[in-house]
Amino acid sequence: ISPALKIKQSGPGSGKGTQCEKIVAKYGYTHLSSGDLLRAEVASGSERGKQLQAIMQKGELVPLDTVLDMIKEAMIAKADVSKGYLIDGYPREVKQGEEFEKKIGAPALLLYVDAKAETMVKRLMKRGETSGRADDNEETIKKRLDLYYKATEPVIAYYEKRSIVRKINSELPVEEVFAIVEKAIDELK
Ligand SMILES: Nc1ncnc2c1ncn2[C@@H]1O[C@H](COP(=O)(O)OP(=O)(O)O)[C@@H](O)[C@H]1O
Ligand SMILES: Nc1ncnc2c1ncn2[C@H]1C[C@H](O)[C@@H](COP(=O)(O)OP(=O)(O)O)O1
Ligand SMILES: [Mg+2]
Repeated sequence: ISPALKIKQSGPGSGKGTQCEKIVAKYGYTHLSSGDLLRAEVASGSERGKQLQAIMQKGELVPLDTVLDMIKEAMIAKADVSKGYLIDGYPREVKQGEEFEKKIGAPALLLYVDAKAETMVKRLMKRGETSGRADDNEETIKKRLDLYYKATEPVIAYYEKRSIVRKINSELPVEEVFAIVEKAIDELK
């Protein structure tokens, strides 16, 4: 499997999904969102999906092996046609990063899509008006943010040692954020 491009799990509502969509449109990478993969499992109505739904509704992390297996399967399924992978929402804790390296490989770039907590809450509350997501409500958003600062932010320091982190100011309008993203990706080439 070729090296994965990663997009930092830079906090819920920071704009990862929005930027990933634009990256796919321009660069054609295979976008794999751990949240989307999990929500697809929930939508399937399987027993496992029901357990996942309960965890996600509480704003907690699902078991590491479940997520990593899903990502790996999805990567393998696209291995023949993929121009590279854009992984969104993973790793959410340092342990997930370590396991990814062991089972899949080392990422080439980590895009750290950064927004203030206040901005993330505002965007998620707005998204919640239409998303239908069980975790886009005030109580769960608060838990997701707490968990983000506790478990996910340390992931950045872990990758900074290898100089693959590019911090992207996601307070700006979508197009301006994307201009910074493009620069970070083009520097790789
Ligand atoms: N740069 C931006 N400026 C304003 N709103 C944004 C920006 N980026 C994303 N949003 C909005 O914020 C919400 C969360 O974005 P999303 O991409 O779903 O974030 P994430 O995948 O990180 O949770 C969406 O409703 C999106 O339209
Ligand atoms: N790598 C991961 N490890 C554990 N749980 C994960 C995970 N990625 C997603 N989840 C679960 C817990 C999250 O609160 C939920 C939604 O994830 P998401 O769609 O990536 O959220 P967002 O894009 O708003 O940051 O799915
Ligand atoms: Mg998302």
